[in-house]
Order: sequence, then C-alpha cells, then structure tokens
Amino acid sequence: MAPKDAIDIPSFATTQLALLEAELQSELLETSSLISNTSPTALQRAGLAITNLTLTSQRTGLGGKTVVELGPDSATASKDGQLAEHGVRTGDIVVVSEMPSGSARKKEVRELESKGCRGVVTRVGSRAVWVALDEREGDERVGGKRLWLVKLANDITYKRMNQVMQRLQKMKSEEYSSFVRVLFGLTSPSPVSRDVVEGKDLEWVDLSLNESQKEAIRFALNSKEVALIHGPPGTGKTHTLIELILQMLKQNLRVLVCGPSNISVDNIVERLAPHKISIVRLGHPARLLPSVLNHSLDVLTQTSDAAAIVQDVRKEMDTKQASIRKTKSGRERKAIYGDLKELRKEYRERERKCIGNLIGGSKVVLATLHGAGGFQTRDEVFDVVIIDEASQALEAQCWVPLLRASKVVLAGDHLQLPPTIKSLNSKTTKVKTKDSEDAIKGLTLETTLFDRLLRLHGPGIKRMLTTQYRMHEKIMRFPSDELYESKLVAADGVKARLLKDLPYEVQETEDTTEPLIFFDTQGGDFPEKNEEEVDKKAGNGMVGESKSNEMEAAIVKRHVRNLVAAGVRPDDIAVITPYNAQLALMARELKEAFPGIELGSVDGFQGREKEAVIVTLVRSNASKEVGFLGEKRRLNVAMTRPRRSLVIIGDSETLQGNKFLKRWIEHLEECSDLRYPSVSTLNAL
Ligand SMILES: Nc1ncnc2c1ncn2[C@@H]1O[C@H](COP(=O)(O)OP(=O)(O)OP(=O)(O)O)[C@@H](O)[C@H]1O
Repeated sequence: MAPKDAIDIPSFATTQLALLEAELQSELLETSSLISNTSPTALQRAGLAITNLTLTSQRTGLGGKTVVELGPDSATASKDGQLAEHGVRTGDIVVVSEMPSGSARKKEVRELESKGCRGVVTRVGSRAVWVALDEREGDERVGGKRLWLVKLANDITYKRMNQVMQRLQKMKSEEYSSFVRVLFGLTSPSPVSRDVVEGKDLEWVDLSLNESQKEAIRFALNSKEVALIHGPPGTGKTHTLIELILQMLKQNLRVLVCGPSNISVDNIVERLAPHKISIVRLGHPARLLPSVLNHSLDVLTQTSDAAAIVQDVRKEMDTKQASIRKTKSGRERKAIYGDLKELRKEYRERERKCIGNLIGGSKVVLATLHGAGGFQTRDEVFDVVIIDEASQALEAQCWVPLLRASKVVLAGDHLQLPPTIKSLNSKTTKVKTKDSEDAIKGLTLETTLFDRLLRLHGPGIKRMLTTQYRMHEKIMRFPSDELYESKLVAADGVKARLLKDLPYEVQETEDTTEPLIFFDTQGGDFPEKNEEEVDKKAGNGMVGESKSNEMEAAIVKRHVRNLVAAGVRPDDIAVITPYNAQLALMARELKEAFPGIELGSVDGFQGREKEAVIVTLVRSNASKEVGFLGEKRRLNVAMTRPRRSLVIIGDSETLQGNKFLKRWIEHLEECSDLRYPSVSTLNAL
C-alpha cells in the first residue's frame, strides 16, 4: 500500500529541474559578471585567471584527451620562469583562450569559449599548469598564441543531474522498479524482521564494532530497498560502512560506493585498501589522494596486462603530436591532424574495452556521485549503491548512481548542515507543479534524499549509531539531549578526557581542566558591528553583509594565549565562527602569533574535529536579533567539533532571541564554567 504522501515522479523531476536551473543560473551569473567587469590582471589577482601563457607541450591523457602544458610567455615571464601568483587549482573547469588585446576590456564568457577551448586543470606547478582539453581538436585552436586561462562556473555537474532528472521525468510508470517506487513512496519498503536485525550474529571482520554499529550493519544488510545509517558526530559512520561493504562482499553482492566529494570517497578507498579486495576508484587522477592512486582506473589502465595494447596507440599519438610542433607546412600539419583523429578513435575503442574488463571484474567500484555517471559505468549494474555523507549531497546528485542499482544505503546526519545552495530561489521557493502539489510542497534544493526518505517512510528505515568517540561527556550532553533523543553515549576512552591529559606536557590550569567554558558577554559592552563584506573575488563592489565583534575577538586572543602558555599546541586549537567578518578580524593576528592554529567558518569546519575549539558567536544587540545563527544545524556543527574543550563566547541576552539558543544558554549557565569577562582587563591587554 502506498503511503498517503506518495510523490508523483514526473512532477518531482520537473520541480528538481526548475530548482537546479535557478541554482545554475545564479552560479553562472556570479562568474560571468566577474569575468566581464574585471580586467585580466585583476581576475588573476582575484585567483580566477592566469594570464600571459604559451603552449609548451602536449600529450595524450585518459579518454584520448589532449593534455596541454602551459608555461609563462617568454616576453612577459619573470626571471625565474615562475608563474605569477594565482588561485587556479587542480580540478577547476577552465577555458584556455587567446589573451584579449589591451583595448578589448569587456569580455563575455561565450566569446572566450568560442575563441578558445574548455578543459579541466589536471596539475598545477610553479612553472606550468596542465589542462586536459574537452574538445578533440582543442590543441589546434590554442597553439601558437599568447594565451590566458580563466576559471569557469562548474556547469558539468548540472548537466549530469539534469540528464538523470529528465530520465526520471520521462519514465513510464510501468518502467518503475520496486526500488524506485519505494523511494517515491508509491510502495512501502519491505519490512525487515526484528529477529534478523537483533538475532544471529554475523562473522565480523572488525571485532571492535559497538552494538549500535552492528545493528546498523545487520539492518542495512537485511533491508531490501533502502536503509539509512544515521551517524551523529564522531560515531564512526565510515568505520561502519567499511564493515558493511566487507559483509556485502561476503554475500557476493556487487557494490557501488559514492560520496559527494572526492575526499569522502578517498577516505573509504584508503580504509578498504588494507583488506586486499579488488577495488576500482573512478575519477580524474589529478583529483585523487596520492595514497589511493594505485586503485584509480587511470593507473590500472596503464599498469594492468590488458593495458599494454592501449599503450601502443598512446605512444604513437604522442609521437605524432610532437611532430606537429616541428613542421611549419600547413598541409603536413593537416595530414597529421587527420592521422591523429583516426588514432584517437582506435585508442578510445581499445581503452573502452580495457576499462570494461577492469570495472566488470571488480566487486567494489568507488566514485563521486557525479563521477558515477561517466561513460565507464554506462552498462554496469550493481546490487547496492552506498552513499556516504548523504546529507551533504543534493538529491539530484544521488540519482546519478541510483538508477544503476536496486537498493541504497545512505549514511549521514540530517541534523548537521545540508549542501550549500547559492540561489535564494532554490532555498525558499516552493515550486508548484500541476499534478501533485501537496506532495512536492516544502521541497527545496536543500531537502536531501536522506531528509525526504525519513519524512516519507519514518524512522523505521533508519538505525542510529549511538556511541561517539570524539567528545568529552559534558560537551556531548546538550546536542545529545536536544537533537539525538539523549541517545548518545561517550565511549570510555573519551568521556573524561581533558586538555591536561593530552599526550604531551600540559599544565593543570582553570582552562585545561574544564571541558565546557562559557564567556557571557551580556550587558552591552561587547557590541556587534555591521561590516560590509566586499566580495574580494569580485573587486567590483559586490557587497554582502557580515558581522564582527572586536571585544569577543579580544577574549579569543586572551584564551588562546592562556592555552598555549599552559602548553597546548596551537595546532590542537581551532577558532570557529559563523561570520566571515569576524574571521577576517582575527585571522592575521592569531595566525602570526600562534602558527599552526586553525581558523574557520562553522560551515567550513563540518566534518572536522580539534582538541580545543573556541566558538565566537558574535551577535550582541538590544533587539535580540540572531540572524542565521539561529539555524539549529549550524549550531550543532559548531558545538560538536571539539574533543576535550569547548569554549563559547556569546551574549546571553541577545541569544534569548531564538528558542534553541535560549535552551543552550540555559544549559551553559547551569553546566559550564561560567565566566564574565571584564572590558577593562581586556582593554588593558
Ligand atoms: N567501534 C569502534 N571502536 C573504537 N573506535 C571507533 C569505533 N568506531 C569508530 N571509532 C573511532 O571513531 C572515530 C570516528 O570514526 P570514523 O572516522 O569512522 O567516523 P566518520 O564517519 O568518518 O566521522 P563521523 O562519525 O564523525 O562523521 C575514529 O577515530 C574511529 O577510529
């Protein structure tokens, strides 16, 4: 029987397409306004371009693509031959194009692309940068000119999400598999017997698993269509997934493992590798961690036996490409390009076969959600798709691998921050659809698949990991009670750990023997300041608004100094804040005074941990306005980063402006080491 809020699949896909389009447009608008309003030199300074380049060499990379090496133009290069300072990174999508002449200041992205060629940066060195060109004859278009390279908005990810949503949109209802029907609530998930989940034990590979991890694994193994593994901070989600994958292999299942980012996938490859199973990691080798390269498809296609036959053609292509540069005759060049075209075709055919054999013979394939949609897996079918960090992924992204499987296991924590959305429209607009308005209502791009499934089928489809291996018990208490139904338990090894117990010499002081400290800045002496945040990248006056609080920054500085004086190493300390202006205010001074200390935004620190974390909340005003600080999931991330020491700096009066914050303040007033900083002593510092 279908739950009452079953979703009409075509309407869902239509809604997603509209939301994705709005998001893409806002991203493109941001980049194109930067490119057309800024001079090439200013774009370079802003980290978005590298100017004055020439083509220094080229070779054939994976997929028969041409990889060009670009170095500084000799006429303008510095003496040491190094590239000027820039912000282009491996993996960036760029266009390589002829430099505009001095007078042609106004540039449009379209014009850049028509003159040049798009590609992906595969390597960045101090004297050169390497780009894999998208077009087959791209090298022909960029050779022999003074070039520049400009970073573009990444619309490739959107293309894949759009394709998969269009497939869903067009699918006829008789084509829906029972798996797809469950994911949209047209059918309920098959029940999983309690006896199976709680009963007979499996033969565990990892004997250290705790009971909640074991239960989650048994549950995921026995669910037929869908299982959610809910992993609050520090509860060992990845640890659990590794065992789950090994157990699935024992059952002879074929598994596709995905995550939203390369690092989330590499993390799993690194931990699976010691188990000596055959795994293939898909993805551009330039974007992978060095430690996982041996499992990457690119390396395997060069080293495996089947690869030799591909290599022969590659060598021939490289020789031909080198000969182009030697010949001046246009006719000869044309003939060589003709030969290259043929060789590329041959190369691609051989490579496809080799890749097919490698992937087909592998029981575990790992890729980013986006990467799972590549040509290499087009004909592959999997028994299960496992998605780690699922609450950080857009739903449309998850569908890229999902149409290749008949079961999904999602691991994540919907009570931490969702993926970042740029367009306000996609965050707030509830797109109306003709057919199924009620079911789609409330759906935004921020609604993840994890959220939606939980809402659709209820908590019966999830199991929560409950032992956490990160925080002191006192740090854990509030998030556990407020967000995780008081179910979190601190593991014995961490529940009473203090800074003074660090494995190096730390003195016992009031700061190193107390896990939870609250500096209450109430009273109006620590006012917030409104800062106009000029978008530095833009350099064109695009302005946002952020807040800062100088007096809170002074408390941070004093506290860090005290910790370091007691012996705590700066690289065990992080200062985090929701506001960029506050970061900007503190960063330089703290980094210079305490090399190794980390500063970051709360959003940027998700997934990380530190021994000591200082959170400056910044807001302090008479009208009790807390703005985006009121978001529970952001506060949850902020308060669950530390292992041994959490220090909060905030104005208890202002923070009454939000219910969750108010309860947190009450908790801190009752359970923390409460301190009232004095302005005069801070001023005297
Ligand atoms: N059963 C266990 N016994 C002992 N330590 C464990 C166990 N499970 C996880 N841990 C430890 O907990 C820490 C976090 O685990 P892991 O890295 O797997 O979690 P994660 O999913 O990456 O992070 P998080 O759960 O914080 O999102 C690691 O140091 C890991 O060794």
